Amino acid sequence: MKLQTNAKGLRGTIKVPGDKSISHRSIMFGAIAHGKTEVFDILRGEDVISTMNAFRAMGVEILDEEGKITILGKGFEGLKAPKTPLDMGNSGTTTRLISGILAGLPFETTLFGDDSLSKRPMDRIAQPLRMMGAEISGQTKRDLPPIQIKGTQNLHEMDYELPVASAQVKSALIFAALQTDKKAVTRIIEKEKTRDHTEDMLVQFGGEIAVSGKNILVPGGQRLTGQKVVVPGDISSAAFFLVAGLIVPNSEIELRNVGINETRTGILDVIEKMGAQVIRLQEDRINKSATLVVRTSELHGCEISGEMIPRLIDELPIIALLATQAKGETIISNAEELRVKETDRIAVVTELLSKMGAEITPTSDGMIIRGKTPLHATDVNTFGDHRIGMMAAIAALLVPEEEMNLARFESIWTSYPDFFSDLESLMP
Ligand SMILES: O=C(O)C1=C[C@@H](OP(=O)(O)O)[C@@H](O)[C@H](O)C1
Ligand SMILES: C=C(OP(=O)(O)O)C(=O)O
Repeated sequence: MKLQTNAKGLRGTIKVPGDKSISHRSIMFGAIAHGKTEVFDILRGEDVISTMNAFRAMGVEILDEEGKITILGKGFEGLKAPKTPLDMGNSGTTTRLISGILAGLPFETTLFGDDSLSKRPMDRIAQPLRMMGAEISGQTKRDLPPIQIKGTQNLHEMDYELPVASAQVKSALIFAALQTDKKAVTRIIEKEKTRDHTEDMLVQFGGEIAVSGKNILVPGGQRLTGQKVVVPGDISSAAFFLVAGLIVPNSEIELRNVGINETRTGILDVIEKMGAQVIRLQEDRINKSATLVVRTSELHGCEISGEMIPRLIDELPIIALLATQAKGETIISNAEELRVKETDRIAVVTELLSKMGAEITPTSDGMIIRGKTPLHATDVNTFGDHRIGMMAAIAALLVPEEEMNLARFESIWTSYPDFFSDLESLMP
């Protein structure tokens, strides 16, 4: 596809699509709860559709109307063995979270996905779920998909310290812990604090969980009740337009309905550290959302590491582009998790931005970027990774040439089906 280049100023307002993490979880909680769950503003991206289809294949009734989906949950016990293997598509979140649910169900299921998913390690969930009593087998030592999960109704509690900072692993273990015995309590200790949408939603569905810093206690034998969920916009999708607004000359962009849960707002902290401002309007504390406004700004490099990383992990490709337009050095470290996302995002970001003229050096756990550098057009590829594709489309806005093409652009539909029409709406 031909990308828009040489942008002269982006102006306007975008309503950001629903948060992907919250959308997945709303379907899962709706399916394991009893009664009706109504979800408003859910993301209709391919990853979330993979989650919906998986639960439909397990006998859950999910009605899809304009603006709302309704899930008729019958509890964990209402989930039936699917007749065929479940297709997880490109979605790591679907695969890992559903595994925690399947671990406690009395049947065997196979999970498989696309080429990218088939390279993503599932040992991080397989090992602790085996410790709780499930039988799981995957490919190679890293339990790559396809994986087989044979659940048990005798899951037992455990104390588990996460070896990686991962909300997906934490969430899988919370779903498994809910299915242990009534008197059991599972203790999960996080390596770093990660997104806490599962914990929030568990409480919303009438469940019990005790969180104290990185320590989490989950009692077993819980019964959840269907709820009404309003999904805020995805800050990880908003990130592309936050960056566009900061680096394209003469821009001012307003992003409505952006989720600002503290565990997700690392990118806002980075923008401030780089010397620019994100204005927050109409903050809604219950729904944890706000309208964000950015304008073209002078930026300087900064350091991004430690506890901040899980709070912006999916934004690092677009933050790397931002850093190419900031004066001085930006050092990203402790982000080795980028190597096991939809692509090896350290390798792919470095390759793509270097080809466009950026000064960027990969390290084992991050990148060092020196700015500010002009970028030039070159044909690029998403490598099947939505976030790489959207980053490339924003980078193209800065190049002076007329022609720049993006191959495999369809991968963007996994998290942001309206990305190009939203971008178009900001053009003069
Ligand atoms: O729990 C979630 O919804 C997610 C957690 C993160 O993955 P990890 O748990 O692997 O860090 C993130 O990268 C992913 O896009 C969504
Ligand atoms: C890593 C991501 O998603 P997942 O792990 O669900 O594939 C992402 O959306 O950037």
